[in-house]
Amino acid sequence: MNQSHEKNSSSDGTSSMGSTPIATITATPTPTSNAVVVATGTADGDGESNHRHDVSDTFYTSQRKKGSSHVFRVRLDTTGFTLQRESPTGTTIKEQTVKICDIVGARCMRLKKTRRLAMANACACSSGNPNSPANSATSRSNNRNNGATPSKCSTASKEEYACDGDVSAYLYVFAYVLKKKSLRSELHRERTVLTLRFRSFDSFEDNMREADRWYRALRWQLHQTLEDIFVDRTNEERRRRVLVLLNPKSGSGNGREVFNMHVSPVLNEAEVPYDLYVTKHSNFASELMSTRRLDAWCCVVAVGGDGLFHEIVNGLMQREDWEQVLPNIALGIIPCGSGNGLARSIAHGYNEPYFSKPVLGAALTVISGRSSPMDVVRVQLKERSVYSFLSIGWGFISDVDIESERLRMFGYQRFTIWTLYRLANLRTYNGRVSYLPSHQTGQGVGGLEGMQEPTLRMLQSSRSYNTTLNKQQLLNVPASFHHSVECLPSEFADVISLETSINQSFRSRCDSWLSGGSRRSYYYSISESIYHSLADESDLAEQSQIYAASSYLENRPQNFGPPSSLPDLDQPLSPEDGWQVEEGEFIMMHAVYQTHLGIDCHFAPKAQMNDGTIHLILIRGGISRPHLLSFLYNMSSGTHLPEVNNQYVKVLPVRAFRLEPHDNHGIITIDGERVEFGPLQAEVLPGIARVMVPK
Ligand SMILES: Nc1ncnc2c1ncn2[C@@H]1O[C@H](COP(=O)(O)OP(=O)(O)OP(=O)(O)O)[C@@H](O)[C@H]1O
Repeated sequence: MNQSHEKNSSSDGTSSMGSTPIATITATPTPTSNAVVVATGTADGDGESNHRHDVSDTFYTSQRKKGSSHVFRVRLDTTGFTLQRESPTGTTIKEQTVKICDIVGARCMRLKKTRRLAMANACACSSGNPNSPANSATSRSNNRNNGATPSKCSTASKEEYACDGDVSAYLYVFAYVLKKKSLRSELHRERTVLTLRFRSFDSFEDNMREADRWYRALRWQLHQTLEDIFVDRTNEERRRRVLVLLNPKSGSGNGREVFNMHVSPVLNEAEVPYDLYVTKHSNFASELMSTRRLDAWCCVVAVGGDGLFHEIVNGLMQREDWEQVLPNIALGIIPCGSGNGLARSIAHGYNEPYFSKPVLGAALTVISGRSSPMDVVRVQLKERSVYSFLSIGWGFISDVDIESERLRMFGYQRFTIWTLYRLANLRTYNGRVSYLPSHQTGQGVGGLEGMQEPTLRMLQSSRSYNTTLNKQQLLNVPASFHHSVECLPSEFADVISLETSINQSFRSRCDSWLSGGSRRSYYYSISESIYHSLADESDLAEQSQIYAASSYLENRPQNFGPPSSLPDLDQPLSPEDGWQVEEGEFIMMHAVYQTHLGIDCHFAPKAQMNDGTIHLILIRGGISRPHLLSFLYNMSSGTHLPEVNNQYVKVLPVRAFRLEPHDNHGIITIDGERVEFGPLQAEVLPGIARVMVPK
């Protein structure tokens, strides 16, 4: 192989096994097989404008057993990668597809043996995106050497890449495909790496150019699946940055490890640039959301529980420009808390498997580039207002939620243990619940743009509550953050090692396909430095953080949002306006607007993220313990609610309600967080936020 050869295409775009060899792709087909696929072919990106980004080629497989081989037609288009196995007569025997919706990204690289070199020069195949992991690796390495930051990468010279004479280029395609371990088991997502080896040219640069062509075609296809807000308008090939907020105290306190091991690798594979902040104290996230410029980010991801997400929503609603920000920033969650109601509800709503790998599913949701409008409920308390995305509770469930905090070390099991305890020591509460039944018309249409005209007009003005905020104080928060895009090339080594079975003698200069189906996922943690949060900058900064946090609480920030359509909390409600009342002794009231309150609590099966409805569930005093136990037991399957309301259990779809407890003590929670006890009223604001959803 002394000279480069031009690609040899037949005029109809097909290829012939006997023609002059062209490029080489080598692969072991998807995980079930160890076959090696080697094929001759012509890349025939056809000229039609509709399909100008499609690429295809003919390949052959060479089985590990000597002598047997198969011809494949491989195509990349809007549906993904399609592999058609052809018989010697040209008829299709078998077809496999790796769907575009399951593919997260790809990388071009060189062989394992030059891993270190390849790391430093991984940009050889990159698109020039300075945020891409490949480029950041290069950039770091260059910075170390000469302090210069390359603005663009180019294919490196052959000398730089000298590698035992192998001039192949590889394209690794990362996909997470739905699989079942057995007929009875649940679907789950499994990481699959398709490895394409390009070796038909006798120079690495030419092979890499070919690999890069497929890489770019794939990126183009992937970008077609993204909603506008996720794409950098100044460069259609780039994704916008993600802001990640991580609560190290959520759940059992392993958020950092979870992010490092399971989220960061997926973001890197998808070439999604992100900035990570680790929260230092309660209200850190809401301060950050309410005071920072957010236009650099397309979305905010909470790595934590529902409490952290609650802070993010409320921080956004403390911004004067909430109306501009909300439609342009999608919110996501990686479940690391103890309840995780929102993450479970999102997965449920989109039939995405949850239980086997909840964090992986959520990470894939974050990179999906899709979002949906989500209802937010404004809750008016005596002294302030709060925004809520999950639930408002009074009585039994709130008692369990808060009182079981002392059992935090048991993780999700704390709820079960305390439920049994509270059942044995049952409490009742007196009060009045007034509500406005929900209209079904004009609801669930979604988003600000989808709202009815009168509502839209209301949203154009905003009303503020409470004290004046000393914004300057909050803006003093240091502005440093850490770009955490990292390259993890060593994980590819395992896949490349599958390449040893290539039958070199079959054809030394023809395209071949190697789908190195690998369930091996070696994730390497990224640098510790990314965990420096704002308060880590210096002791001084830490002190100023503490000061800022305490002054933040003293001067509780004002909220913005659409004007309320409800009377003030101390004003009477008139039946003439449609208000209905339930009064007396209650075991609990729980108002919910997501399907799940926790991973195992399918509380409002009929709820939808954007139905403009609060699902109000009341349990009256006098219910027998067995009846209550059965209600609580069936919550996990969502079969606890009666078809028709009975004297003890009532399910009321409402658009607003008011709770007036007659006792002077008890627990009230909003999104699982305890708030001051007393009267409150709530109204739904249909679809005013955007939440990230699976593809
Ligand atoms: N660094 C921190 N230290 C202490 N508390 C924090 C920190 N960051 C956030 N918090 C607070 O921790 C509370 C709980 O956090 P989070 O919701 O993430 O976890 P969780 O309570 O375990 O999960 P869930 O709400 O799903 O049950 C939130 O109210 C948040 O304000």
